[in-house]
Amino acid sequence: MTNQLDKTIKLKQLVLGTNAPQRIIAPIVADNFRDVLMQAQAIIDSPAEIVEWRIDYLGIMTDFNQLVTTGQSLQALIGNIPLIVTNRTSAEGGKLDFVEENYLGAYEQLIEAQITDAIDVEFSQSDHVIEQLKHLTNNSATKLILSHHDFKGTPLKDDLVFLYSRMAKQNPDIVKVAVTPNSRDDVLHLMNATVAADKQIDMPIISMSMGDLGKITRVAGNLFGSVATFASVVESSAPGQISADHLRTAMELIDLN
Ligand SMILES: O=C1C[C@@](O)(C(=O)O)C[C@@H](O)[C@@H]1O
Repeated sequence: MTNQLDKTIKLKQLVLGTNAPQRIIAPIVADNFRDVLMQAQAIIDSPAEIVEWRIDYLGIMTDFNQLVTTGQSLQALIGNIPLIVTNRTSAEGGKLDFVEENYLGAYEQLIEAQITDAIDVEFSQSDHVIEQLKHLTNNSATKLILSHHDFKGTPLKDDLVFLYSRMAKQNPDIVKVAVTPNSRDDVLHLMNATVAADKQIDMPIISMSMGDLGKITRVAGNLFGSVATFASVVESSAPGQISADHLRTAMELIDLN
């Protein structure tokens, strides 16, 4: 069994782990390159500690030059704040109509230009896509977050634990699971499964139950083994996201920070 104390990961100098404070991640959801830095500045001025750049909001990526130039300006602006780049497909609640060449190309360019500290790749992608991105991240300083999103429901606890273990077999740096609760029980399934999976798998977990019912999982992730939580600054990127200011206050109130 994994020693939980060793399960930390660093993005830049920031430690993520169940023994560190729950980290707050805020998304840039700009639909044009112009607004990316403006949104980043708002995140810098907020309690968020990590920036997620949702490049799927930009639409199909054909202008890799502008992507890289904007990414370089973004890194320069955020300095020590870690950056995660996410290209979320419509199949998992994002804006991107998947075209393999564009999906891989965007990540490849950003990794090669050393712009991002981590990329988020969906576990549902083909083995071939995951293998290629693993190869790229393994040969760079960029970390791999393997993610799964369910915008309809929540599997039962054992099925979720099994999902976590299958994801962990791909050996990513972080495993992330976001599900949709349709009942109070569903919220507990996510929490219980995360507690169990955290004892079994080798890497840190980020997990959340979305929507209003699941808000508690965004506030108290550290209690059940989730090392980070997503909060909105400019605009939310998923149902149930709390503003970073409110989240920070809530975390302080229950002394989880
Ligand atoms: O995977 C996630 C989690 C998320 O879907 C949420 O529920 O907060 C928000 C997304 O931006 C991020 O990529």
